[in-house]
Amino acid sequence: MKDIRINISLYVIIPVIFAGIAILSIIVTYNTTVSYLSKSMDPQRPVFLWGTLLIAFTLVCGVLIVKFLIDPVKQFVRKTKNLGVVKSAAAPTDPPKANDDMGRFTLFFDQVTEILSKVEARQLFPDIIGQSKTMRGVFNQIVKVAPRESTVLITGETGTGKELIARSIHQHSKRQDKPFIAINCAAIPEGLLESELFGHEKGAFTGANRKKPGKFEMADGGTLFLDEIGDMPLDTQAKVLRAIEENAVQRVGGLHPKPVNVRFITATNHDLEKMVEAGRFRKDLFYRLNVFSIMLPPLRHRREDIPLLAERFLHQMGREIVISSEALQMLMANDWPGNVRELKNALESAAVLAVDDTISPATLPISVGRDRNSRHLSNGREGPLLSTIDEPDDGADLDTRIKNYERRAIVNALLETGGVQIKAAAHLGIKERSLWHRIKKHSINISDFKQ
Ligand SMILES: Nc1ncnc2c1ncn2[C@@H]1O[C@H](COP(=O)(O)OP(=O)(O)OP(=O)(O)O)[C@@H](O)[C@H]1O
Repeated sequence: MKDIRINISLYVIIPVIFAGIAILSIIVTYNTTVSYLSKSMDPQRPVFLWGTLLIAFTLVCGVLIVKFLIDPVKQFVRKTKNLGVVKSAAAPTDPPKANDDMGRFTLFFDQVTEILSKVEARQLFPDIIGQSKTMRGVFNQIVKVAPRESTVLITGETGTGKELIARSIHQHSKRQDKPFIAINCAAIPEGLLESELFGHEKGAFTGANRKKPGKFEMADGGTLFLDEIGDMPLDTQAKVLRAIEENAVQRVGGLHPKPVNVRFITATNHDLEKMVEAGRFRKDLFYRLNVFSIMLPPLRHRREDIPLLAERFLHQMGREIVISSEALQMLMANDWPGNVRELKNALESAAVLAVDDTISPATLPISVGRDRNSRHLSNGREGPLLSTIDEPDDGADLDTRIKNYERRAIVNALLETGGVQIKAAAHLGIKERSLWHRIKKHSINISDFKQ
């Protein structure tokens, strides 16, 4: 027999039950009063009795309904609390409190929603580490904008992961099977930028021995990522604007424009609005690019992501390396002007120095937490170990400091020479044999430096 189910909303059932009880009370009271009065009897007592009965009935109904509604919720909460993912979610040190069931459920549901959104972010964006609220906001923005064709402007300090985000937008877009072409506008000499972007014909300028397609053409059908757009010269900005508006590019020395179908993602660590005000960036291009903007927060504004990032970077090194809790605390306290890139570099060099495969405060670069004044020296692009190494190790005795100094100096020399021992020895002003002994003494793994 066919299973017939009637779906009636609780929004209807519950009000109907209580309205029914109210109507029943009126009918019973009315009938009792009329019947007793017609017999010239006092209706007070029977009406009171019926009323008490109906109140008890309403109470029972109310309790049953609440039980019917709350029991599954309680069951859900009990089962969910036993799930590993919920248990392992860090419990806040001072958890918010609620005095009643509904308040407690609401708090729990909020917690579950937060855990689910973290799990979703991990699945959707496996390459991007970040579970802070701000990073989850960024993930939401990516999910929204990726499938659309809108131009995206990503802003944020150096090393915050702008290129990573741009790639992720491409990977989640309809153009994912087409090329993603990136060009760093700041890294290319002014005279070459236009030919890099638009390509050139043979003989267009001295040295143009053969024709070459530009990045626009290479990105046809896919995504073109213009990194450091704020560093683009004004003349080139005008040409890029024309190319974007006409969906066509003309190679340097070419006669006819060539149609291209490109989605643009741009990034900058400059304040483009200020640059527009100062006349250093074209207003029309700014509005054309700033259709959807994503602001990447600096690492110091999302310190809770640091342990996860550290874990990922150490894992990527392919060695079993752990980090002591003191060292982790120092990482979390640092301001990271070079952001994630600087953190990554710091961990790479600390891993080289690690004793017994453990990163301790002594193996972290000087710039991390110990020498606030030298922070401005590090722009995050160079290895942090290449900064000053003559700082004392807080609290360590002289022998340990000398040992640490020696180890750092050797590691620096090996880093600078790509692990070529004869060159590193010359850098340090010692014999190659002496360097070899010291490398053994400090258990430095020379293969870590080979390029
Ligand atoms: N959230 C993140 N998760 C994992 N790795 C990250 C994250 N953010 C940045 N990185 C890593 O940090 C490095 C710098 O990232 P990226 O080049 O994307 O930064 P950027 O903001 O484009 O820097 P710049 O402005 O200097 O070009 C890369 O190695 C990248 O993989």
